[in-house]
Amino acid sequence: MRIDVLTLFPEMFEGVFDASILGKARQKGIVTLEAINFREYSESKHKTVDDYPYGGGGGMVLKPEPVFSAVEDLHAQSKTTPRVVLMCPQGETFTQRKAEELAEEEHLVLICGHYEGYDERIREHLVTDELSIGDYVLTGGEIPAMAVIDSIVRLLPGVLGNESSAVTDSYSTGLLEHPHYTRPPEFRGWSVPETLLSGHHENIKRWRREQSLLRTLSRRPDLLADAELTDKERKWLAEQSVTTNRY
Ligand SMILES: C[S@@+](CC[C@H](N)C(=O)[O-])C[C@H]1O[C@@H](n2cnc3c(N)ncnc32)[C@H](O)[C@@H]1O
Repeated sequence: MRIDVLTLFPEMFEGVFDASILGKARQKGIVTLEAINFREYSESKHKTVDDYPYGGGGGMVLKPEPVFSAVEDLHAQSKTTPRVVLMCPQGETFTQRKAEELAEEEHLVLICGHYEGYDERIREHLVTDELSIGDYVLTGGEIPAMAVIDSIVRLLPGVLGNESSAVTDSYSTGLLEHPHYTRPPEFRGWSVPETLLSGHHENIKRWRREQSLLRTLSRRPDLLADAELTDKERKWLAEQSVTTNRY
């Protein structure tokens, strides 16, 4: 897979692209990650990329020409037609389902806005998707792009050492994941649940499923409507009085 990010601040991606799981995925050749400064595509003498908004008001607006030229250049280099994703607080809210969908693509181009935003013609005529990472506004699309890239790359085959961990993660199953414990079995008087120490695989599996259902019921009951549950599980959930606190 190839992911190109169009940004005015490519240096922000240096550590992120080289560290941890993303760094390893690049080294293994599973993904090619490039941060491209679209200022290089400006044809003006001073490499200008923004201008005052028509109609007045504060803030600067990214001009269409450099962004269009950069995307068209990437189109020309690509063997496939890339999905062109605009990072945008007004876009579709990014979810695990969207990460799974985008992980199927061969080539993604992510555009990071900055300042007041971008010329509307970029949104109307250049992009295939608009993604928001939540209902809040950041100074630029770089941090949202990092979150989107990280969540996509970890889904690519061969990236996570333990393939099953992405499959059982929260949201992948439609539920929140069960709690985890490690050694020591007792810490400051707080014990690891007996079932996890029992070595009884069936009981552990059942305990984890129940915990996952209870967590989802107490923290994100909205997810249960679309989760794949058996009739027995739905009945069991209906019987539970939820005592778990929200965070
Ligand atoms: C300061 S914001 C512009 C906000 C814009 N004036 C508005 O009200 O919708 C600058 C850029 O940061 C990025 N950005 C900010 N918040 C975001 C979010 N929640 N999700 C995705 N991108 C975001 C976008 O690329 C946006 O163009």
